[in-house]
Amino acid sequence: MKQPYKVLVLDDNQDILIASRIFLKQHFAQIVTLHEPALLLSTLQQPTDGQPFDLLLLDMNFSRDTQSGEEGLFYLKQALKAQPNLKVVMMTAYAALPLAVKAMQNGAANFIAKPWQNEQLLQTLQQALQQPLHHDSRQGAAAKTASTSDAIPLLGQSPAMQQVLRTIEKVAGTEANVLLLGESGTGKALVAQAIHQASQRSAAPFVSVDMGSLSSSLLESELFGHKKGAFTDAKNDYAGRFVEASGGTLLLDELANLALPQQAKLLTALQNRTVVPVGSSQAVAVDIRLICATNENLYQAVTEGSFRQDLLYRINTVEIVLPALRERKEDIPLLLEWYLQHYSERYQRDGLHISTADKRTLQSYDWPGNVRQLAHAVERAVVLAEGNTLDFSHLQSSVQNARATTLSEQEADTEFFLEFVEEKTIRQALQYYQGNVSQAAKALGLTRGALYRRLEKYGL
Ligand SMILES: Nc1ncnc2c1ncn2[C@@H]1O[C@H](COP(=O)(O)OP(=O)(O)OP(=O)(O)O)[C@@H](O)[C@H]1O
Repeated sequence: MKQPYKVLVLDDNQDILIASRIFLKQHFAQIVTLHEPALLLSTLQQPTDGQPFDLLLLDMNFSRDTQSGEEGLFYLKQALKAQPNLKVVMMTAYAALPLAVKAMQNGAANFIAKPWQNEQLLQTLQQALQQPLHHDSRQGAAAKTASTSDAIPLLGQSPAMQQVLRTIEKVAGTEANVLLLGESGTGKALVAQAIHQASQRSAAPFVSVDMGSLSSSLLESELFGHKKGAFTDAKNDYAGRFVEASGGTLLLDELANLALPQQAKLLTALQNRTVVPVGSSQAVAVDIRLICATNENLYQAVTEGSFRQDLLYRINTVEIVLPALRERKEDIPLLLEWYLQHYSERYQRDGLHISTADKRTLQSYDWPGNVRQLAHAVERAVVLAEGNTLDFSHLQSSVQNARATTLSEQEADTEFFLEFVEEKTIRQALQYYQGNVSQAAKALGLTRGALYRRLEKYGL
């Protein structure tokens, strides 16, 4: 069955227009092709049937300016200004990856490299159509939730990530409980937000609770609320996170940390769809979509008796396993490029780039801390950059050292690597800010206290 979307394709190459029309009209209700970019605005603003377009497939390079992609960016901005809720997918050559990333930062929903496989094109467009709006420039979406304005898109072109994105699409429109599994830093929290944004509940709150950071005694009142006077510090009534998330989505992060007595209470709340605040006997009805996340093996925890099997079966209606970055190394160039531009903008550093040799090394590295580690490595390199080429030498030497080390356990390797990088980065930050701890802490994303603790740890 055709999907009820209206798609506009803009390219100055007639062959592309014909090929895309023939293929896409089998899948979408209406396809309009446009050869002349100067007509883009009027086509969007005055569609012949009065119905707005849902998606624009836009070439990045027109013949007058075949290399820079600037024309593509210009038309992208123009289209989004005219119609902020339009989904735009850019067409580009693979070599133009940095440009594609720039386009996404300017509000494009996705990009596809030419020449494409038809199935891949279809998936990219479908994914874009399902995607929540995520960029500042898209004013129409800005009001949806506070977090959408500077949200990080879920990047990944690898088959493993495409599979994850397809599952997100399928599950978002349902009320199914979702269990997110995967190593730390693989994007579980990001996926939870993407599911919320693409769901019917996106106008209601997305509430996240880090179960690992709360003591057992606090956890119950945090989740279910409390009545004034229920315990010494309960100075007022508190609704709790379940009630706060009512109508929306509740993410229970680091779920494996939940002790058995609290697991029983959580199960009761999920079964009854009610919570009983601490110090009250009155059950309060709640309407939430539950997403749980953990980097522990819950199945093993069940075997060991530290996690309830009945609770696991209640929360794992749909399971999504996030692949480790080392299992999808083909995504590393895209992630490096995106974070380079992201942090260049944040720290107002123009013209920075990563050398080809560094790109190769960074792509071959295993990234035990996954995308979070990669993002931090780029951020640090941007903050500390002296010339235009980012300096990853600290990473390179630690990669080599880590390889040469006799430590064979991955944990030992990770610890060694992270401490090495941390110490070196702190040294560089202090040097750069001439010993000013406040400025160095700010640049490193640490509080002054956290930086002082590390200075002590490394004897700096
Ligand atoms: N696919 C992705 N695209 C872009 N950025 C990503 C992606 N996955 C992760 N990140 C980045 O890595 C950071 C960590 O991601 P996130 O917090 O979602 O991981 P997590 O799996 O929930 O980690 P933890 O288990 O430690 O809580 C994010 O802030 C984001 O910057």
